[in-house]
Amino acid sequence: MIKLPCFPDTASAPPQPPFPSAMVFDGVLQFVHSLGVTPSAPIVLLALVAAALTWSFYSAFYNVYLHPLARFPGPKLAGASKYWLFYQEFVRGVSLSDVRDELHAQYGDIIRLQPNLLHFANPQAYTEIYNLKNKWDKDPVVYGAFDLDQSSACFIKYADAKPRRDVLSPLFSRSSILKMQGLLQERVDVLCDALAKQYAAGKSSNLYLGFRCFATDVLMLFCYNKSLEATRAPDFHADVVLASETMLPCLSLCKYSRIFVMLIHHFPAWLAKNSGSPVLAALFHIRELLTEQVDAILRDPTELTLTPHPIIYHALLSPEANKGRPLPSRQSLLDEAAILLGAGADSTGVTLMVTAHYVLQNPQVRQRLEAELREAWPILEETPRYEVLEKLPYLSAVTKEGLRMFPGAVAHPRVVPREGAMISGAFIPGGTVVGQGFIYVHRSPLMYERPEEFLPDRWLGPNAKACEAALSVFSKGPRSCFGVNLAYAELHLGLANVFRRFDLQLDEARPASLKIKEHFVPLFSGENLHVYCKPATD
Ligand code: HEM
Repeated sequence: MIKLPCFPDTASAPPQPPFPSAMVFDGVLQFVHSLGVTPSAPIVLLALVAAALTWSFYSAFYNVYLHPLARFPGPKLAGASKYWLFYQEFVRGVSLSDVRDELHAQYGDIIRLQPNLLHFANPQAYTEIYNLKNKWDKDPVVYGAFDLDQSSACFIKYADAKPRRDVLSPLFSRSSILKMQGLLQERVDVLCDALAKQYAAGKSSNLYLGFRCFATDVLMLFCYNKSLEATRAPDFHADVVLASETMLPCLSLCKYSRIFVMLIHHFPAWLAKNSGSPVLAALFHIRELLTEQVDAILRDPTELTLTPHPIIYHALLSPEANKGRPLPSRQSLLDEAAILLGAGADSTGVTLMVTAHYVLQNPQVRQRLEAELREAWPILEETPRYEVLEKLPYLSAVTKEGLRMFPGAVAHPRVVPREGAMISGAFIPGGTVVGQGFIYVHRSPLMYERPEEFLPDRWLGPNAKACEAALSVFSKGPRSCFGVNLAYAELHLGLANVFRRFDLQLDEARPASLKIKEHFVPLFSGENLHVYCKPATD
């Protein structure tokens, strides 16, 4: 039996009808033979086109009327072909997050976004999909877009991801972060120096780029002990950070066809370097940097004794940490290196910017935050340790509220197991790809009062526990984020330093927009957050 391509390979997809295009192809050729004509190239081509068209119509018809998900609401064209969503994203240029919102408003709680993909609006669905019990596969199509199949985030099966998570998690534990806080503080200092210099030059600072540069530098040093010095780039225009503006839409494109995966991920390095594009060159520079490091360590493992702190390869190549399992292959090390940078840099940078944006929009919040910081940190030169900052109630409340307001949010897709599952009150057949963006939890009035407002107090009042339980920004269950401690440390240190060491003033001439285009992390269109950062004097 041949599967239609809309079904994931790893799942137990619902039964499929026989694939008819081969029959059409044979039929056209037999007909030509019966006329006594020898098939020529144009006739073979015609047969191929006829077969492809028949297949497309047949598959669309099957998907709309006969598919086990045919009963779920949504535009007929979305149910017919995965390319309807491609059309929305790449031809109409609409953010996937807006497409989902519009369809939920029109069709209700459950929508069919692609022939085999459902999305849910009811926030209850989130814990029904993402919970500790559900060790569901990730969707091979979406995660395959990264072409990093042997990495923690892209292993499709939980059984493959678990050993990798076990090996890496200690590096990202709270105690490990506490030991590495000197590195984080040093990078915050570089960020603050850059902000002060830009102010001295009479310029406002682009905090969107600034925070992303900071988070990128932290990640590179923390995971690989490699420095890109993005934060020192003029006006934070670091090619490596700007590269994600180019790379993220390309990754989204890869969800739609393996051909894009081949073209984008196997783009020749020599062409990239000679393309004249600094952004492309930067991407290849990072790839080379990480590859050279892995090769050097594999050639001579004593290289690892030279780093000032443990990096990911200490754990990944440790026989004890791997508990007797075979050590990761070279390819797996390279995949892991790439995914950690992808997972940990922009997500943290975006959260810092979004939080700063909301604080600056809310004078009372800002006043309380600054007052708390001033009290806990009275002498500017004596920077408190993370252990002190993380205990500040209002700073922590602001941090969590900033995480809750994280925009967009990919509906990290999972494959329902063979036996099917109940989600949002409906039976979902095995093999269906399901997902829910955490924004449907965070912005639901069922979960948070006045959800559209930035209210740090909700984390301090009687409902704080419920708010905490509903916070899903790091996902839930066995594939939730294991970089969470590092993220929290960067958020606390970043916000505390910027709001304590500067007297911030929004650049009124450049009002920021939080309008996003959703990719794996949101890309902001419109004006970025620009702020005059006047150094505080006491
Ligand atoms: C505010 C910052 C962050 C946010 C909002 C965030 C969010 C998330 C979310 C929602 C997931 C689940 C993705 C999925 O289901 O496929 C995830 C997974 C992951 N995150 Fe984070 N993350 C952040 C920071 C970090 C950092 C600093 C790292 C460190 C490198 C990191 C590493 C990872 C990894 C490796 C996974 C994959 C886990 C797995 O699939 O088993 N993240 N993150």
